[in-house]
Amino acid sequence: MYPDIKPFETGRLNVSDIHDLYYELSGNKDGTPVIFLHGGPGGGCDEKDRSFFDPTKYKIILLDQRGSGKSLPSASLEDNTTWDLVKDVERLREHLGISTWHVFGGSWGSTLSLAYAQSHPDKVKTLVLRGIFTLRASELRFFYQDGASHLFPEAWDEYVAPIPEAERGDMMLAYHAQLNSVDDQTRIVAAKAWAKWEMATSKLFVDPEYLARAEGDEFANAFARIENHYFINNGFMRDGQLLEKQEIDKIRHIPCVVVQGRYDVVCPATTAYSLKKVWPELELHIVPDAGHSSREPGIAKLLVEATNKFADL
Ligand SMILES: CNCC(=O)c1nnc(C(C)(C)C)o1
Repeated sequence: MYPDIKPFETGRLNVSDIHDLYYELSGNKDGTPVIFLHGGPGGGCDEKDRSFFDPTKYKIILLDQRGSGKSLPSASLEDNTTWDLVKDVERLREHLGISTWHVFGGSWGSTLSLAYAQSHPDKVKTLVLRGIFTLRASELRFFYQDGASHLFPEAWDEYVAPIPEAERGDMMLAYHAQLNSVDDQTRIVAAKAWAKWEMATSKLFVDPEYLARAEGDEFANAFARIENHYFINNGFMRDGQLLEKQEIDKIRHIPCVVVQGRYDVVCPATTAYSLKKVWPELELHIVPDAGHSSREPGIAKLLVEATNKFADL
């Protein structure tokens, strides 16, 4: 990955009666523009997200989605849907005076990248996607109800701990009640347990630094509340919508690289493979020794190779 850099410009974009979004620009002021779409939803951008791009070639645009990161109000679920975020990405593009741009997203960021590209195919120059996530019921069930739990039993025990036994038959629904409780303590305990489940399972080798992110009140609250809100609502999409032939045919002409960890238990490889089957032109790399995180060495290397390849398109 490229060395750490700082933004040359930051800004805020008012996109609704309540939502005020933070964005930043870094790299080359006259470079080819790329929009980075973070995961979660609710995860917010990290300064190291700038390092996937050659700063001499790209104008790197990081956006904190509604309720995420530095965008305000933090953790707000009001007017917060996939299609609101798609509109926000377009608002930002127009605000910045950009005609077309590269789009980069991992996990939920890959979901939003696909939803945005299928809504505005003429605005997308290329797509670099990681850890494909399309919010199908099967994907959500595997990670939040019965699947990843078999591979990380210790972390699973911590994840179910806040939920009464009688409610464990529908973990997402049970967490929805606690994440939206009137009691602050109930909310933050649930948020940290939800976030820790994901941080504990995102890398092939559990990373204590990554785990520590789940202990941050503001991050955990936004990440857990917004993720759960989207998942309870199936991403505000038809099941499998992003993989439908009619939707994929809108974007098959766009150069696309997908990087997927073989041992990604958060967004298992089956979804990336399903995407490849409906979109044979895309370039799919399955990294044999990686989990979910974009920071896994094998994943980061291929992501940078992809952005280097696309920089001159
Ligand atoms: C099910 N959510 C997966 C996702 O989008 C995601 N996983 N980790 C992240 C952060 C890196 C933003 C914490 O996002």
